[in-house]
Amino acid sequence: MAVNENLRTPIVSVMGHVDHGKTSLLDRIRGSAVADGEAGAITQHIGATEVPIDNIVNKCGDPSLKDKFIVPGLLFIDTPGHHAFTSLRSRGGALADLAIVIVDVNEGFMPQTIESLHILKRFKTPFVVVANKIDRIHGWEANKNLPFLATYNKQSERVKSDLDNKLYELIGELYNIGFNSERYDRVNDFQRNIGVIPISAATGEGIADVLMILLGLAQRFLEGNLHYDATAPGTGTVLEVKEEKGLGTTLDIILYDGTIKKGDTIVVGSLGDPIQTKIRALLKPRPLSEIKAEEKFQQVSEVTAAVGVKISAPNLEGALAGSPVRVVSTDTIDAITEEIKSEIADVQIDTDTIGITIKADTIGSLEALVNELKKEDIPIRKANVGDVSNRDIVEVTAIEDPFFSVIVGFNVKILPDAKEKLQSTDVKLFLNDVIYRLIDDYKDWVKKQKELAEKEISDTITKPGRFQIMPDCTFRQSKPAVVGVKIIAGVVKTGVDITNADGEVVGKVKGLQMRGENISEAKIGMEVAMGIEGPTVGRQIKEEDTLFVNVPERHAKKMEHEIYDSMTADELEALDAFLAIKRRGNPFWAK
Ligand SMILES: Nc1nc2c(ncn2[C@@H]2O[C@H](COP(=O)(O)OP(=O)(O)OP(=O)(O)O)[C@@H](O)[C@H]2O)c(=O)[nH]1
Repeated sequence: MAVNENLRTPIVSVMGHVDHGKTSLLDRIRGSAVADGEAGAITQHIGATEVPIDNIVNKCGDPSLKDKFIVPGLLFIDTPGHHAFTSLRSRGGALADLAIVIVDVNEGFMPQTIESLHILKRFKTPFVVVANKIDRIHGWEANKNLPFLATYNKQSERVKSDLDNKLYELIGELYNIGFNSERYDRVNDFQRNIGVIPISAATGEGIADVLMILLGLAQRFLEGNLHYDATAPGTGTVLEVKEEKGLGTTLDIILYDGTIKKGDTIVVGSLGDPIQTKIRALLKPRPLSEIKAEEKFQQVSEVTAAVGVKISAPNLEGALAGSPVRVVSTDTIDAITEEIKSEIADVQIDTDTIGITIKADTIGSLEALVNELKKEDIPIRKANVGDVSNRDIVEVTAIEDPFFSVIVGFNVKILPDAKEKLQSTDVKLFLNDVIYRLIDDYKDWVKKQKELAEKEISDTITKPGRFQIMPDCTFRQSKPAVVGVKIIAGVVKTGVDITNADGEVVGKVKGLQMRGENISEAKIGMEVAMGIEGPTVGRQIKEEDTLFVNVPERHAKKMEHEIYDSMTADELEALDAFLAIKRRGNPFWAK
């Protein structure tokens, strides 16, 4: 076997928590490749680094390996810190063919990394977990650039078991997220088990293993996805929309199929109609050896997938990160423009008539956010890509329902004028770069607002109460009647009307006293003296009678429909008993 000319380079993304070592790993992959000298030198792309197969084979020190591999190398997307990698899309699903999830072996998975794992699962992207910073394990003897097992076998038993324990913790965490995993050298079937590769980006230990396992995954699981047609019109995904000095707005794209040439007409998605424009220049980084040159970039006349390249063209303002970019001809321009339009609209239009407003940095991340919100049954009125703008605030201000006068932004910032505007409105803004934190924050806020609203209602309505006149406790017969009562459920306040067990109003509570002190309300369990305006004891009311607070129908409805969840068990019991009495005569009372 040898490299198959019909297969393109697999695209690999690296994801992980801040400071767990993404940059160091990529530097190590790049740096050691450079140090390997001429054979298969790495190529720097825009937003990506290509490591050719020769280079990887050299690193592993076994030239015979070369015949085993049929992919031309690996293309690492290397703009770390760009959280959206996980959600970048291509026609077939995820843009990245493979992923490395890096985790600090001493710290374990962080929320954002767990979110990345969920997205990888959804897209069925093959990946490895790289357990970084093994050199930090107490007593670790570093062996620069050795493969993992070679360096592991040189460690003391205590260090080995320390590492094994840490790996088991990671494996346990992965299990909880729904992945079976094992240390990579113990995995027999990479389709069923995720390989965990211990490495040190600082010392280079285990790096060769990472490259080999990725190649293995590519060979085994991706062959079908990697077939491409070099003569086809180029198709890619926008990584970033960037202002460049002297060039204006440019697109950094990953081209994953076909060829793209200077002068080609392309279509790219935007918030409005897709942009149709003509490529003024295709740009790649200058090689390191020409670092003294004035310009950062050099022009190329064409590139073929898979490649990272910068496109300079007119009218690119408003292009969307994450959007498709496609080369078109006069025959295909209309159809492809429509396709791109509907691809973007799919994400944006699938919204409800009422709901919250959401923003995200790319189409893919917007889609991920929409998915998670739908799972929680949170309605979305409007979803689009970009920072929170003044216009967003103005639109949301017009929404009357305070629970939906809300903007939730994932991986975006608020523009300065919008920030100013926000201060003078009741619009609630949530920003975060972890989706589930955003959702939790929104849910917590809604809960708190509901509690406040319920409290407001409950302070203004007549709550239910059931009480009994105690025997031998008539202090005054009438005008007002004064009797000793025990509150059985709920609450009785001064001023409320009271009814008998037939629902007939028998009087009004004039005053309440406990141990000689006036009180304004009596709750369950309390025994108090009650002055009742209206009845005479022995006629309308008698000792041992059960009486009720006369809850107005409107209040009863509010309790049943709006604040039921916030009422106590005994209040509910009193309400139910009162409703039962009222509904004896009228089944629709307070319905
Ligand atoms: N001891 C040790 N330190 C490491 C290793 N890998 C990374 N570091 C250190 O950890 C810190 C963070 O590493 P980075 O590579 O910048 O982490 P990152 O994930 O790219 O961080 P962001 O770019 O901020 O997301 C740096 O100080 C590195 O020197 C390792 O294997 N061993």
